[in-house]
Amino acid sequence: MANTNNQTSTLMLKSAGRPPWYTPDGKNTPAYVVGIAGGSASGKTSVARRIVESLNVPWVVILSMDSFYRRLTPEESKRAFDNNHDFDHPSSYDYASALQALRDLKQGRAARIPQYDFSTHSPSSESQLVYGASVVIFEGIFALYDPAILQLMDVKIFVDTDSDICLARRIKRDVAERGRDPLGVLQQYDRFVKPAYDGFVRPTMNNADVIIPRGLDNDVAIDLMIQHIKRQLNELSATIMRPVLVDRYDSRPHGLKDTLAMLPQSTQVRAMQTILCDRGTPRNDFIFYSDRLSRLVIEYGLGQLPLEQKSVRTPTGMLYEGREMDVAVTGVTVLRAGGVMEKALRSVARPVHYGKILIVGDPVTHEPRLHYAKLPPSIGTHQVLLMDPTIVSGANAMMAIRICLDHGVPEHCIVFLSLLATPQGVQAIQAAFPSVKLVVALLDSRIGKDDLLVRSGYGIFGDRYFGTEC
Ligand SMILES: Nc1ncnc2c1ncn2[C@@H]1O[C@H](COP(=O)(O)OP(=O)(O)O)[C@@H](O)[C@H]1O
Ligand SMILES: Nc1ccn([C@@H]2O[C@H](COP(=O)(O)O)[C@@H](O)[C@H]2O)c(=O)n1
Repeated sequence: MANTNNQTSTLMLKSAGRPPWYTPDGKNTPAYVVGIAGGSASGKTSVARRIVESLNVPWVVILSMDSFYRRLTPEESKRAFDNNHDFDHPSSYDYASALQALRDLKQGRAARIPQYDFSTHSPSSESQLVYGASVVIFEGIFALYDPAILQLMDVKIFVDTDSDICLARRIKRDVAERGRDPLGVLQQYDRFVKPAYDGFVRPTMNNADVIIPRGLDNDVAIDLMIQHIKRQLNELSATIMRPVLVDRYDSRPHGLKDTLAMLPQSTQVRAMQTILCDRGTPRNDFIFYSDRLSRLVIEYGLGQLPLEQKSVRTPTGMLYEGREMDVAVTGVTVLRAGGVMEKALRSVARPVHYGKILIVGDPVTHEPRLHYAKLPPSIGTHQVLLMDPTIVSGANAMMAIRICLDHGVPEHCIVFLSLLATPQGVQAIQAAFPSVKLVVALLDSRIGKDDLLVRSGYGIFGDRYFGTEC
């Protein structure tokens, strides 16, 4: 998780990608939304950061209301540079954009968040794509003001700090971080900040569930809040994540829907699978047959893509009524093992665009964490081949699919290609994403309860292929 902001722009913590918390019937569970309001420099951001640190989970987003300041007219902008613009009136914010961003994040979708530059009093030219999170903290002086935004919140906090302390902190912070001079801060405070706090901000305390007097200094209140949020997250994890990983062990292949296409089980395919499943297979052979099987799966996957009619003139002068693939295709590999299949895609298809997603499972909980995603900007108009050699619980695959959807790819334009899958994982994916097509070479339902490896499978595919076995 990285704080990507410079001193004068708005704070944003990036989510490491939301774990695919889908119910067994495929419904997405909403993120837990915390609202934190309070006066300027009362400690809202500091309390939000303390909560994030204590939760110690990677999928928390802090969304600052500063990102949603309205763009000023040239006249307003001139006044702002003379400390004569009222940034503390409720009308200073674009609540509709804030609401949309919060709605998207609450539903587990990504949101594009504008960045605000305090030194120019305007949104900067950059914006940030923030992936869905399990906890979203929305903080700002008017965080508890807009009725529609309040409706999205699971818990509402008001930080109540003495106004003299707030003023002293604000002078220090605005000079050090926001490019202001002390006299200007005082003028703005007397003219706008204090009256707006009394008239508009303080009354929103009535909308709060919890009031934290003294902000960050109030360890007891903050700890109680953190315990409360942790309990909510644990309940989610216990009731939703576990059934996908554990309780579906006895699922049967006949429960699978026809968005799954099995690679035809020819004798050659069976022979290749036998070599890959054999623990005694030397690495060179493992690489050779993985590459060969990958090419077959890719060819079969390409066969799922739409084709247009095309007539060509043959060398003998006859008309041949054929087909052509008239769509852009992006191959997205789920690293590291998916790289094996990219090699196969490069060898059978062109021209193709490429993207990469790095997801690493937590060693204890096996929950996936997104570390990196690099996809072509135009991917939303492409057919996408998502590639990962193994699907076990389906959690990594669901996160990878979610990222593609977040980048604008329609669900029906995604084909997920895999060499080995469990019916449990396939079912979980099908329940959450009914229009995603899957192409798989081998199905096996026996999963090791501790290591989450498919029993008759290939072992840790990447380790065997890249020679990184211990
Ligand atoms: N309890 C505290 N003790 C000392 N300094 C604090 C405390 N809480 C916040 N600050 C400092 O005060 C300034 C404003 O705090 P911040 O959390 O950014 O407030 P807000 O988000 O409400 O504007 C920051 O420089 C922060 O480091
Ligand atoms: N261009 C701007 C925009 C806003 N402000 C002040 O920021 C305060 C809100 O931010 P906090 O982190 O303190 O909650 C608000 O009181 C505005 O006066 C500004 O000075 N310049």
